[in-house]
Amino acid sequence: MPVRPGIVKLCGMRTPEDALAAAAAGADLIGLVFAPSRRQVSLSLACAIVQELETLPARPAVVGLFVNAPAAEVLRLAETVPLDLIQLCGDEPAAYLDSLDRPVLRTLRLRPGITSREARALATTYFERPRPPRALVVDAHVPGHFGGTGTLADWELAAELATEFPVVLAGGLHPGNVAQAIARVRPAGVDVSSGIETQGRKDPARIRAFVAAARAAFGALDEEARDLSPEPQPTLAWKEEL
Ligand SMILES: O=C(O)c1ccccc1NCC(=O)[C@H](O)[C@H](O)COP(=O)(O)O
Repeated sequence: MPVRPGIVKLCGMRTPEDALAAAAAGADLIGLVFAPSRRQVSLSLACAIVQELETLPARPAVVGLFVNAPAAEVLRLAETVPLDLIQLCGDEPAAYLDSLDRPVLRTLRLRPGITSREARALATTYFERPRPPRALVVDAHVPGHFGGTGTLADWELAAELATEFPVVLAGGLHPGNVAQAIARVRPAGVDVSSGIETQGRKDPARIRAFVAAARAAFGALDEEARDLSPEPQPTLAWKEEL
């Protein structure tokens, strides 16, 4: 069976029903927030969500999101829930990655005024580690927040980073702009939270619309890439490793 191009991560699941809707829509990854947020889940709720997903013949991988938590706590939660991947969304230094035993997504919130050179240098610090992240989640920078703000990231800068690193584009995406974002940034994946909500709750219709729009746009990129080169694309290899 051909591997579908592009990663689609749906974040901030708070109920088993949210997660089942994400799985039914065909999400590759779902995110559970363990940091202070209106989307924060307890350990018991996270376990209940994963147990529900385990009843499916095939399920999305589960990502736990953390902000400046002690590594021992992250590892304990990752083992107990269990989590397939860990997303670091805070100010964790690059060396923090070395202490984790599962695949990591590293969030990069692009502060206003950061130059392309600075952003690339910062990204490089993570990829020089013995255990580099699977991808950078490139997100908007909103002071006092670590994610889930519904604010657009800098697509120009994200596009530059995506030529060098595996980038999952996040920040202010929704069913109406995700195709344009994919065409412009050409990321390895996309990530959404606010844009699949209605009145603060995950909305199954928006979830379906987002995944369908993202799949169509990644499909178009894949066609284009296949026309240019018959070789498998690096983003697909990365996806197969998840
Ligand atoms: O979503 C949250 O509430 C959150 C809280 C604390 C740290 C990270 C958080 N989310 C990180 C994500 O990966 C979101 O999916 C990403 O920021 C995109 O969010 P949005 O702009 O709302 O689509």
